[in-house]
Amino acid sequence: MFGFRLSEASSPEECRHLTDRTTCQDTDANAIEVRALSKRFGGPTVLNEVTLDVRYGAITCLLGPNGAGKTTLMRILVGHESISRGSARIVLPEDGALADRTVGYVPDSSLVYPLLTVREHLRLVEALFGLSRFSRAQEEQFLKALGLDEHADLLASKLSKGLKKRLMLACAVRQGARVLVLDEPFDGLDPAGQEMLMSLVEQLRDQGCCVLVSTHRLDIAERVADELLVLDHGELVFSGTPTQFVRLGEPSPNKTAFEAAFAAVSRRSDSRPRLAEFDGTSP
Ligand SMILES: Nc1ncnc2c1ncn2[C@@H]1O[C@H](COP(=O)(O)OP(=O)(O)OP(=O)(O)O)[C@@H](O)[C@H]1O
Repeated sequence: MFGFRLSEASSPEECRHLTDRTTCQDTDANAIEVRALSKRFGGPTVLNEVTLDVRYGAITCLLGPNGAGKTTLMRILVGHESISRGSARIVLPEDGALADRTVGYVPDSSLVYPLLTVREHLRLVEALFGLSRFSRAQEEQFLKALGLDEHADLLASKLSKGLKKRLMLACAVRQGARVLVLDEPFDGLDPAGQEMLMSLVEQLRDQGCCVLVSTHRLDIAERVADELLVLDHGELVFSGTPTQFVRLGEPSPNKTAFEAAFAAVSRRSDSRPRLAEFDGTSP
Protein backbone atom coordinates (compact mmCIF):
# COMPACT_ATOMS: atom_id res chain seq x y z
CA MET A 1 0.00 0.00 0.00
CA PHE A 2 2.90 2.35 0.64
CA GLY A 3 4.08 3.36 -2.81
CA PHE A 4 6.57 5.68 -1.18
CA ARG A 5 9.97 4.25 -0.42
CA LEU A 6 11.36 5.86 2.68
CA SER A 7 14.77 6.29 1.15
CA GLU A 8 13.48 8.12 -1.94
CA ALA A 9 12.24 11.17 -0.14
CA SER A 10 15.54 12.13 1.38
CA SER A 11 18.43 14.20 0.19
CA PRO A 12 21.34 12.20 -1.31
CA GLU A 13 23.12 12.36 2.02
CA GLU A 14 20.07 11.12 3.90
CA CYS A 15 19.40 8.50 1.24
CA ARG A 16 22.78 7.03 2.01
CA HIS A 17 21.94 7.12 5.69
CA LEU A 18 18.60 5.37 5.18
CA THR A 19 19.39 2.91 2.42
CA ASP A 20 22.57 1.78 4.14
CA ARG A 21 20.48 0.43 6.98
CA THR A 22 20.23 -3.02 5.51
CA THR A 23 23.86 -3.27 4.52
CA CYS A 24 25.47 -1.69 7.53
CA GLN A 25 23.34 -3.27 10.19
CA ASP A 26 23.58 -6.87 11.30
CA THR A 27 19.88 -7.62 11.62
CA ASP A 28 20.52 -10.16 14.39
CA ALA A 29 22.21 -7.49 16.49
CA ASN A 30 20.50 -6.39 19.65
CA ALA A 31 18.97 -2.93 19.56
CA ILE A 32 17.62 -3.01 23.12
CA GLU A 33 19.06 -4.86 26.09
CA VAL A 34 17.18 -4.98 29.39
CA ARG A 35 18.74 -6.72 32.36
CA ALA A 36 17.04 -7.53 35.68
CA LEU A 37 15.05 -4.33 35.40
CA SER A 38 12.75 -3.45 38.28
CA LYS A 39 10.56 -0.39 38.68
CA ARG A 40 8.54 0.84 41.63
CA PHE A 41 6.62 4.08 41.87
CA GLY A 42 6.89 4.07 45.64
CA GLY A 43 4.21 1.40 46.04
CA PRO A 44 4.02 -2.05 44.50
CA THR A 45 6.59 -3.28 41.99
CA VAL A 46 5.44 -2.41 38.49
CA LEU A 47 8.27 -4.18 36.64
CA ASN A 48 9.95 -7.11 38.36
CA GLU A 49 13.40 -8.34 37.32
CA VAL A 50 12.65 -8.07 33.58
CA THR A 51 15.40 -9.31 31.26
CA LEU A 52 14.91 -9.18 27.49
CA ASP A 53 16.55 -8.37 24.16
CA VAL A 54 14.97 -6.70 21.12
CA ARG A 55 16.83 -6.90 17.83
CA TYR A 56 17.36 -4.82 14.74
CA GLY A 57 15.60 -5.96 11.57
CA ALA A 58 12.55 -7.28 13.42
CA ILE A 59 9.08 -6.23 14.50
CA THR A 60 8.71 -7.15 18.15
CA CYS A 61 5.22 -6.94 19.61
CA LEU A 62 4.89 -6.26 23.32
CA LEU A 63 1.67 -7.77 24.64
CA GLY A 64 0.09 -7.85 28.07
CA PRO A 65 -3.12 -7.07 29.90
CA ASN A 66 -3.97 -3.58 31.19
CA GLY A 67 -1.53 -2.48 33.86
CA ALA A 68 1.05 -5.14 32.94
CA GLY A 69 3.81 -2.52 32.69
CA LYS A 70 4.15 -2.08 28.90
CA THR A 71 4.04 1.71 28.86
CA THR A 72 6.33 1.94 31.87
CA LEU A 73 8.88 -0.29 30.13
CA MET A 74 8.71 1.79 26.95
CA ARG A 75 9.02 5.07 28.85
CA ILE A 76 12.12 3.69 30.58
CA LEU A 77 13.61 2.67 27.21
CA VAL A 78 13.24 6.18 25.79
CA GLY A 79 14.51 7.86 28.95
CA HIS A 80 11.20 9.31 30.15
CA GLU A 81 11.14 7.25 33.33
CA SER A 82 13.79 6.26 35.83
CA ILE A 83 14.85 2.74 36.79
CA SER A 84 14.64 1.40 40.34
CA ARG A 85 17.05 -1.53 39.80
CA GLY A 86 18.80 -3.23 36.89
CA SER A 87 19.57 -1.71 33.50
CA ALA A 88 18.10 -0.88 30.09
CA ARG A 89 20.10 0.30 27.13
CA ILE A 90 19.73 1.10 23.47
CA VAL A 91 22.56 -0.38 21.41
CA LEU A 92 23.50 2.08 18.66
CA PRO A 93 23.74 0.76 15.10
CA GLU A 94 27.23 -0.27 14.06
CA ASP A 95 27.46 2.32 11.27
CA GLY A 96 27.98 5.20 13.66
CA ALA A 97 24.45 6.60 13.39
CA LEU A 98 23.92 9.61 15.55
CA ALA A 99 22.70 8.73 19.01
CA ASP A 100 20.20 11.58 19.18
CA ARG A 101 18.50 10.40 15.99
CA THR A 102 18.48 6.70 16.82
CA VAL A 103 15.36 6.40 18.95
CA GLY A 104 11.92 7.45 17.77
CA TYR A 105 9.05 7.28 20.25
CA VAL A 106 5.32 7.37 19.65
CA PRO A 107 3.71 7.58 23.09
CA ASP A 108 0.29 6.29 24.00
CA SER A 109 -0.99 9.80 24.57
CA SER A 110 -0.61 12.49 21.98
CA LEU A 111 2.57 14.54 22.06
CA VAL A 112 2.13 17.06 19.26
CA TYR A 113 2.40 20.82 19.12
CA PRO A 114 -1.23 21.98 18.89
CA LEU A 115 -0.43 25.26 17.16
CA LEU A 116 1.78 23.78 14.45
CA THR A 117 0.40 22.24 11.27
CA VAL A 118 1.32 18.75 10.13
CA ARG A 119 3.74 20.20 7.58
CA GLU A 120 5.31 22.46 10.19
CA HIS A 121 5.96 19.44 12.41
CA LEU A 122 8.10 17.92 9.67
CA ARG A 123 10.03 21.16 9.29
CA LEU A 124 10.55 21.32 13.03
CA VAL A 125 12.03 17.81 12.96
CA GLU A 126 14.29 18.82 10.06
CA ALA A 127 15.50 21.84 12.01
CA LEU A 128 15.95 19.95 15.29
CA PHE A 129 18.00 17.17 13.72
CA GLY A 130 19.89 19.30 11.21
CA LEU A 131 18.37 17.51 8.20
CA SER A 132 18.36 19.13 4.79
CA ARG A 133 14.85 20.26 4.05
CA PHE A 134 12.55 18.22 1.82
CA SER A 135 11.65 19.77 -1.51
CA ARG A 136 7.95 20.44 -1.86
CA ALA A 137 7.58 17.34 -4.06
CA GLN A 138 9.41 15.15 -1.54
CA GLU A 139 7.30 16.55 1.27
CA GLU A 140 4.08 15.80 -0.61
CA GLN A 141 5.25 12.27 -1.36
CA PHE A 142 6.23 11.66 2.25
CA LEU A 143 2.92 13.03 3.58
CA LYS A 144 1.00 10.88 1.11
CA ALA A 145 2.91 7.78 2.18
CA LEU A 146 2.00 8.43 5.79
CA GLY A 147 -1.64 9.15 4.90
CA LEU A 148 -1.31 12.76 5.99
CA ASP A 149 -1.41 14.57 2.64
CA GLU A 150 -5.03 15.66 3.02
CA HIS A 151 -4.28 17.10 6.44
CA ALA A 152 -0.92 18.72 5.74
CA ASP A 153 -2.00 22.26 6.53
CA LEU A 154 -4.26 21.49 9.48
CA LEU A 155 -3.23 22.48 12.98
CA ALA A 156 -2.29 19.41 15.02
CA SER A 157 -4.95 20.38 17.57
CA LYS A 158 -7.59 19.77 14.88
CA LEU A 159 -6.44 16.23 14.06
CA SER A 160 -8.30 13.13 15.22
CA LYS A 161 -6.59 10.80 17.70
CA GLY A 162 -5.58 8.39 14.93
CA LEU A 163 -4.15 11.18 12.80
CA LYS A 164 -2.16 12.54 15.73
CA LYS A 165 -0.62 9.08 16.12
CA ARG A 166 0.19 9.05 12.44
CA LEU A 167 1.80 12.48 12.74
CA MET A 168 3.96 11.36 15.67
CA LEU A 169 5.09 8.36 13.67
CA ALA A 170 5.79 10.55 10.64
CA CYS A 171 8.06 12.71 12.82
CA ALA A 172 9.96 9.63 14.05
CA VAL A 173 10.38 8.33 10.49
CA ARG A 174 11.46 11.75 9.21
CA GLN A 175 14.02 11.91 12.01
CA GLY A 176 15.57 8.74 10.57
CA ALA A 177 15.08 6.75 13.79
CA ARG A 178 16.51 3.20 13.72
CA VAL A 179 14.87 2.08 16.95
CA LEU A 180 11.15 2.81 16.93
CA VAL A 181 9.28 2.47 20.20
CA LEU A 182 5.57 2.60 19.38
CA ASP A 183 3.08 2.53 22.27
CA GLU A 184 -0.34 1.35 21.06
CA PRO A 185 0.15 2.83 17.58
CA PHE A 186 -2.90 0.99 16.19
CA ASP A 187 -5.20 2.45 18.82
CA GLY A 188 -7.62 4.90 17.19
CA LEU A 189 -6.75 3.98 13.60
CA ASP A 190 -9.46 2.96 11.17
CA PRO A 191 -8.97 -0.28 9.18
CA ALA A 192 -7.28 1.53 6.28
CA GLY A 193 -4.98 3.32 8.73
CA GLN A 194 -4.12 0.02 10.40
CA GLU A 195 -3.22 -1.53 7.05
CA MET A 196 -1.09 1.49 6.21
CA LEU A 197 0.70 1.32 9.55
CA MET A 198 1.33 -2.42 9.26
CA SER A 199 2.85 -1.84 5.85
CA LEU A 200 4.98 1.01 7.19
CA VAL A 201 6.38 -0.96 10.12
CA GLU A 202 7.18 -3.83 7.75
CA GLN A 203 9.11 -1.42 5.50
CA LEU A 204 11.01 -0.07 8.48
CA ARG A 205 11.83 -3.62 9.59
CA ASP A 206 12.97 -4.49 6.06
CA GLN A 207 15.33 -1.50 6.17
CA GLY A 208 16.94 -2.98 9.26
CA CYS A 209 15.16 -0.92 11.93
CA CYS A 210 14.17 -2.27 15.31
CA VAL A 211 10.41 -1.80 15.69
CA LEU A 212 9.00 -2.39 19.17
CA VAL A 213 5.20 -2.15 19.19
CA SER A 214 2.91 -2.50 22.19
CA THR A 215 -0.61 -3.57 21.36
CA HIS A 216 -3.72 -5.23 22.70
CA ARG A 217 -4.56 -6.31 19.16
CA LEU A 218 -3.63 -9.99 19.02
CA ASP A 219 -4.79 -10.20 15.39
CA ILE A 220 -2.36 -7.46 14.39
CA ALA A 221 0.47 -8.98 16.42
CA GLU A 222 -0.21 -12.29 14.70
CA ARG A 223 0.11 -10.62 11.30
CA VAL A 224 3.21 -8.50 11.80
CA ALA A 225 5.28 -9.83 14.69
CA ASP A 226 8.62 -11.51 14.12
CA GLU A 227 9.13 -11.73 17.89
CA LEU A 228 6.77 -11.51 20.85
CA LEU A 229 7.20 -10.35 24.41
CA VAL A 230 4.42 -10.78 26.94
CA LEU A 231 4.33 -8.91 30.23
CA ASP A 232 1.91 -9.75 33.00
CA HIS A 233 1.83 -8.10 36.43
CA GLY A 234 5.25 -6.61 35.67
CA GLU A 235 6.86 -9.95 34.86
CA LEU A 236 8.05 -11.16 31.49
CA VAL A 237 6.03 -14.33 30.97
CA PHE A 238 6.96 -15.03 27.33
CA SER A 239 9.73 -14.12 24.93
CA GLY A 240 10.05 -15.87 21.57
CA THR A 241 8.68 -16.24 18.09
CA PRO A 242 4.98 -16.45 17.16
CA THR A 243 5.52 -20.11 16.26
CA GLN A 244 6.85 -20.85 19.75
CA PHE A 245 4.02 -18.78 21.25
CA VAL A 246 1.12 -20.62 19.61
CA ARG A 247 2.49 -23.96 20.81
CA LEU A 248 1.63 -22.87 24.35
CA GLY A 249 -2.11 -22.60 23.81
CA GLU A 250 -4.70 -25.34 24.29
CA PRO A 251 -6.69 -25.72 21.04
CA SER A 252 -10.18 -24.30 21.54
CA PRO A 253 -13.13 -23.83 19.18
CA ASN A 254 -13.78 -20.35 20.61
CA LYS A 255 -10.26 -18.94 20.39
CA THR A 256 -7.66 -18.42 17.71
CA ALA A 257 -4.32 -20.09 18.34
CA PHE A 258 -2.93 -16.70 19.36
CA GLU A 259 -5.77 -16.01 21.78
CA ALA A 260 -5.36 -19.46 23.31
CA ALA A 261 -1.63 -18.90 23.77
CA PHE A 262 -2.21 -15.47 25.29
CA ALA A 263 -4.71 -16.96 27.72
CA ALA A 264 -2.22 -19.66 28.65
CA VAL A 265 0.64 -17.28 29.47
CA SER A 266 -1.39 -14.45 30.99
CA ARG A 267 -2.51 -14.92 34.56
CA ARG A 268 -5.39 -12.47 34.14
CA SER A 269 -6.88 -14.34 31.22
CA ASP A 270 -9.69 -15.80 33.32
CA SER A 271 -10.56 -12.57 35.11
CA ARG A 272 -13.61 -11.68 33.03
CA PRO A 273 -16.27 -10.16 35.22
CA ARG A 274 -19.11 -12.61 35.74
CA LEU A 275 -22.14 -10.29 35.52
CA ALA A 276 -24.44 -13.11 36.43
CA GLU A 277 -22.78 -13.29 39.82
CA PHE A 278 -23.85 -9.70 40.54
CA ASP A 279 -27.14 -9.01 38.82
CA GLY A 280 -29.07 -12.12 39.59
CA THR A 281 -29.37 -13.26 35.97
CA SER A 282 -27.86 -16.65 36.67
CA PRO A 283 -30.38 -19.46 36.47
N1 LIG B 1 3.60 7.58 37.33
C1 LIG B 1 3.06 6.52 37.96
N2 LIG B 1 2.87 6.53 39.29
C2 LIG B 1 2.35 5.46 39.93
N3 LIG B 1 1.98 4.33 39.32
C3 LIG B 1 2.14 4.26 37.99
C4 LIG B 1 2.69 5.35 37.24
N4 LIG B 1 2.75 4.98 35.94
C5 LIG B 1 2.25 3.73 35.89
N5 LIG B 1 1.89 3.30 37.11
C6 LIG B 1 1.34 1.98 37.44
O1 LIG B 1 2.16 1.01 36.84
C7 LIG B 1 1.37 -0.11 36.43
C8 LIG B 1 1.70 -0.41 34.99
O2 LIG B 1 1.19 0.65 34.20
P1 LIG B 1 1.48 0.74 32.64
O3 LIG B 1 0.79 1.96 32.13
O4 LIG B 1 2.92 0.60 32.42
O5 LIG B 1 0.75 -0.57 32.12
P2 LIG B 1 0.32 -0.98 30.63
O6 LIG B 1 0.68 -2.42 30.47
O7 LIG B 1 0.88 -0.03 29.65
O8 LIG B 1 -1.25 -0.83 30.71
P3 LIG B 1 -2.32 -0.48 29.56
O9 LIG B 1 -2.38 -1.67 28.66
O10 LIG B 1 -3.60 -0.32 30.34
O11 LIG B 1 -1.91 0.77 28.87
C9 LIG B 1 -0.08 0.27 36.67
O12 LIG B 1 -0.50 -0.33 37.87
C10 LIG B 1 -0.04 1.76 36.83
O13 LIG B 1 -1.05 2.21 37.68
